[in-house]
Amino acid sequence: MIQVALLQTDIHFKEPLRNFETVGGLFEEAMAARQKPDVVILPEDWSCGFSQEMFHHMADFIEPEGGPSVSFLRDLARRHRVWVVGGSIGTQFSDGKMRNTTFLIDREGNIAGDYSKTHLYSDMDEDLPYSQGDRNAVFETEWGKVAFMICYDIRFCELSRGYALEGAEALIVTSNFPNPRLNHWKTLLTARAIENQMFVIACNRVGTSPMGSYFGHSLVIDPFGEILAEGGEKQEIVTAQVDFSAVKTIRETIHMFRDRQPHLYSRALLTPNTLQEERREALRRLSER
Ligand SMILES: NC(=O)CCC(=O)C(=O)O
Repeated sequence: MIQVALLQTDIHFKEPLRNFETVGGLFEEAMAARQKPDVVILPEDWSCGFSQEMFHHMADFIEPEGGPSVSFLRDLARRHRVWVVGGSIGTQFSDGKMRNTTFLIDREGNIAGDYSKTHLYSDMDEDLPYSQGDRNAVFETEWGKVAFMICYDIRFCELSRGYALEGAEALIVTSNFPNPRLNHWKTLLTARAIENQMFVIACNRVGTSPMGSYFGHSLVIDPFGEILAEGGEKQEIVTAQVDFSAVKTIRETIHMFRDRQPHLYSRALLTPNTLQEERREALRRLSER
């Protein structure tokens, strides 16, 4: 059984120092609770916000590997001896590529893994500066096997099914999911939990950015699809106890993984996405102008 704390923060666009202060304050509050968390989770782009403007001016937002945001979180993890899922941080890696990346930090402050957003939100031009992540790993922790999604990723059930087949017991989601799509948020996350028989632990932000406003409603959903905790629409810490043995219980009750028929599923799932090829071609032509 572990205790999770989701910091549902109000992110101030382009104001990292102010956001560090908010996260630092909420972190102390979470750690002072009677039930100390084992893992603290932050929203997507917790240190600077998410908007189209950002994707056209990345120099103002991007951090190098080991930059100030991840160093700040590693220090908090080490000081409080707690795991941290570092929301996401726009990071330029040593291969020169920029990615929207979540860092998993252990109790000693070491980076135990990272996940870069697979599905970039092209309707907001997120795919202009960023490269998609291509290492969709499941990570073994002292509390269970976990995998990650970032915001828009939750619309793509194939990714979470792959994680479940690789043994993930919990899907941790970090988000800037905006109004008016609360219905999508709750429905998609609940579906991901039920269809994969795993926990979904999803941290969303509140407040506003140039892109719009955010409804919060961070969620902890068990593998039966029951909501264990849900945030409101204000800045707050959402907590829940997560008992990973529930995954075994549901998987031994309804044998979905035994009954799958992958050879009968559409071959279209594996054929290349031609719409994406078209988008890449259009962007290439634009860059040549
Ligand atoms: N930050 C995001 O990926 C936004 C995604 C979104 O608005 C949606 O899926 O709806």
